[in-house]
Amino acid sequence: MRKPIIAGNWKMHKTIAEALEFVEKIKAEVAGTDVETVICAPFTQLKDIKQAVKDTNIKVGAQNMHYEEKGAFTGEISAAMLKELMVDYVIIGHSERRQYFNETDETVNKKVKKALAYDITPIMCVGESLEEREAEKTKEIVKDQTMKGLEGLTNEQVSSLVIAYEPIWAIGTGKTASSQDANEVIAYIREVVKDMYSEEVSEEVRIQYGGSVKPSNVEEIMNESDIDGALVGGASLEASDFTALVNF
Ligand SMILES: O=C(CO)COP(=O)(O)O
Repeated sequence: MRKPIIAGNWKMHKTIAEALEFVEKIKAEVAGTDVETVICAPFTQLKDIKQAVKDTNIKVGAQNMHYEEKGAFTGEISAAMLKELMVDYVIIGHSERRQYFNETDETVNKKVKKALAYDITPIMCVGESLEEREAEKTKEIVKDQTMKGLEGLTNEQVSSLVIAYEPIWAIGTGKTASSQDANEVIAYIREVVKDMYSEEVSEEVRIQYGGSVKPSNVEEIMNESDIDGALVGGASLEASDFTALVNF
C-alpha cells in the first residue's frame, strides 16, 4: 500500500515568525493522521520549522537545491546544506523553476540523483502547459519529462521517491484538472515508470496531483485509484485549510 502524502508548497511566502505560528496551529490537528504531512518552505525557515516539528509526524521539505556538491554558484544551496538541517524532502523541477529559472530535464535529473545520494526524498514535478494540453500532447510531455528526470536511477531509488503531476494551466488559476483526467495522466506516468523500471517499482512510486487543490476538492482527488497525494500551493498557506487537506 502506498502511503498518502499531502505536501504544502509555500513558494515565496511567510517569514520565520509566520511559519512558526502556522506550525503551532496545525500540530495537534494533524497528530493522529496516517497521511504523510509535509511542509515545503523557503530555505530561511527550514531550520526553525524542523526544530518546531521535532516531536511530531510533520516532515519538512525544501523547494529547490543545486546539483553540484559545492562551488562558485552564488545564491544556491547544496544537498549537504539541506541534509545538515535534516530536511526530509526537496521539490525538484517545479514548473515555476522550469519557467523562470531555466530548470531543464537534465538539471532535474542531476538534482534528483544528488538528493537521493544525500538521502533526501525528491518530489519531482512534471506537467504540461495549456498549449501542450490543447495540442493533445499531455502524455508525450509527461512521458518525456518522467523519462529524462528518472534516467539512470536504480529500482530502489525510484520506488522511494515522489512524482508530482502538476499541469501548469491548473497552478494558481483555480482551474483543476478533473479528478478523472488527473488520474488518467497519473496512471499513464505509472505505465512509463513500469516500462522504464518494473511493475513493482511502478506500484510503489507515489504520485501526487498538484494544481488548485483545496479542501473542497481534495477528497474526490484522493479517492482516485492512482493518485497518492497532493502538492498544494495556495491552500497550504492557511493553517485551517491545510489541516482540512491532511484530514481529507
Ligand atoms: O504549484 C503548485 C504546488 O506546487 C500548485 O499551486 P496551487 O495549489 O496554488 O494551484
